[in-house]
Amino acid sequence: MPEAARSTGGQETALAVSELSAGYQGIPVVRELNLAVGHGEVVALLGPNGAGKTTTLETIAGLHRPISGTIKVSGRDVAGTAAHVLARRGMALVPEGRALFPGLTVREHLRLAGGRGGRGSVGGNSRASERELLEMLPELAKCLDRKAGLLSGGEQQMLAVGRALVTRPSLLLVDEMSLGLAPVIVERLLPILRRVAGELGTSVLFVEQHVALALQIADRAYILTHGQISLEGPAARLRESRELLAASYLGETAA
Ligand SMILES: Nc1ncnc2c1ncn2[C@@H]1O[C@H](COP(=O)(O)OP(=O)(O)OP(=O)(O)O)[C@@H](O)[C@H]1O
Repeated sequence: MPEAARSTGGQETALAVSELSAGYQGIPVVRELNLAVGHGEVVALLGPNGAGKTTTLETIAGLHRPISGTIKVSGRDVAGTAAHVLARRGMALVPEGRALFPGLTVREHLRLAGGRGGRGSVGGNSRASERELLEMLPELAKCLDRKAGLLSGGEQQMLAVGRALVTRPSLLLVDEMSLGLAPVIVERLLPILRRVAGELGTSVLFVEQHVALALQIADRAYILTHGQISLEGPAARLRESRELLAASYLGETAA
């Protein structure tokens, strides 16, 4: 078992990435990455611009074929499996930039997402009802009939998360939820990921630039620098180790 999988307590992990190298046209951007997310765990993937966080997330989500290494979801090797197949097996990605349709309403986005397969279609669990979802994201309930293009940035991000949750994914990957949003909005948004894990039992891996906030809501975190993990550990410990954290961003510490 890789170090990363052991760090979640040795139980079967929701996501176990081992020795993953990934990049573009055969040239690695991230190298020999080991990381894991336990069931119902919230894990942050942090690091400076260009470190390879999006590449990692998109490779796990099946958007890029890994150069080498394994990606196991609940024990099953899925490396190289197409994104739409992974979505049917319970993986959801909230991409950087949100990928919403400006001319469709909030309700239309949620209904469209409900038409896709999800954990409900393969694992016997029912889809999250719209009501349950809106209880978790009350600000969306207020603008169900508004077009996505007319929503504020924070509301758009909430819709992107809500859309991903419609099919009750077992593993939620979130790429930079806070992109372009004021810190005060981010403070309201990020804790949603904690609630998603606590109330739906979803395992969460999220990329974030707001390090302090991310460490407040995560159970554990990895710092990715120049395509390699430079630091990892419980979020509580990393919160206390500001110097170590700063050094890891500069690539000055070993994993
Ligand atoms: N489609 C692509 N083709 C070639 N290189 C790419 C492609 N997408 C990203 N890269 C390169 O891969 C490296 C890592 O990019 P990536 O977006 O994964 O980093 P990141 O850590 O998410 O950065 P940021 O925080 O700025 O979003 C960068 O050098 C980037 O230029």
